[in-house]
Amino acid sequence: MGLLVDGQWKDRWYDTESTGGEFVREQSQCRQWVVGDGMIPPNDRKVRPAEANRYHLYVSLACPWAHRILIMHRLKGLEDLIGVSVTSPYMGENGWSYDQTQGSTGDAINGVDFHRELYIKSDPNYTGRVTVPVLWDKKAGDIVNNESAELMRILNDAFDQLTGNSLNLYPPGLQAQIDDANEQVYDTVNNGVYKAGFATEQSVYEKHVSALFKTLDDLETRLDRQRYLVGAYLTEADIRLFTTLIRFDAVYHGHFKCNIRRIEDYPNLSNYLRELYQWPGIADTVDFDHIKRHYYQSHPTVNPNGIVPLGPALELTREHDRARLPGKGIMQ
Ligand SMILES: N[C@@H](CCC(=O)N[C@@H](CS)C(=O)NCC(=O)O)C(=O)O
Repeated sequence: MGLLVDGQWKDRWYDTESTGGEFVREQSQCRQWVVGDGMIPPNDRKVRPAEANRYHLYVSLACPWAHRILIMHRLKGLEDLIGVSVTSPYMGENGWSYDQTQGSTGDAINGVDFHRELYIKSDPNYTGRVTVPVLWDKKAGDIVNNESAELMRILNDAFDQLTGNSLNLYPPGLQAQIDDANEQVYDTVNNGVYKAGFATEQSVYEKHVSALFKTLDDLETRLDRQRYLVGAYLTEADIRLFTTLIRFDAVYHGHFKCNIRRIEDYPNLSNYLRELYQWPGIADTVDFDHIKRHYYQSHPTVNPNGIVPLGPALELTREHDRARLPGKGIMQ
């Protein structure tokens, strides 16, 4: 794994020495917006118009951040408007690749072999990490946005006039509650598993694992009285939690040593996880082969021999008990 410095690839692992053993996630740099007719972007972002077949998504099926976008793409019925290229699960010294012999779809749009080439095409002097997901503009030939939290919002409404799909995973009346849930879940769960797993000091690891399980314990209590994170409606907050929970017992519990409890040990979280997994369209976005191969093979500092464990045996199609709580689906 590595990063670009002035458009040059450097094969480098995360620097935790200068941060006292802490993994610090870099800010995403491409932050433009896509809008439908008459829509206003947040803040003063530069915008591009929503058009069928103008944009393309580059994702990894292993990555929880990219997985958010695949779920939005699916729930919002964007398959015919926005194409998708999938990287190989293995992220080695050249970073993400489009090697079709290694489980990638290949890149039919730009024909690149490595994901970093897209960043260089977009900005020949790019300096920073080369991450998925990426929303690519085929007309302009550059990256529109590479921040999954924002891409979720873009896909939530920008293309509604073209698809007629009015499902709203960030509805106005629930936004403050969704923002609160996101903040806690991002810091201690979504990013928390990485902060624990990539820590290189014992005390740093312990701090992040403790914070992670404190939040999971809180969520377990919350999900005892309400069906979804902010109440009776499924929102983006649930999708953001889901992509970490679905990887938890298979990867974060062992590989990242987040092993105080498994999700399976929490009655509410595990039933909630199964409900979301069984939500129409969602299971199709989950690929445990890519997930396990990516983490166990791509992090030599964590798992030097690259052995991918066979288990655990997960039974995600098992019945769930969430219908005991009122649920209204996704708001229109
Ligand atoms: N803030 C970004 C983070 C995305 C991210 O870190 N993706 C990981 C894959 S799970 C990646 O591509 N990492 C490559 C690297 O850090 O060099 C987002 O949410 O979109």
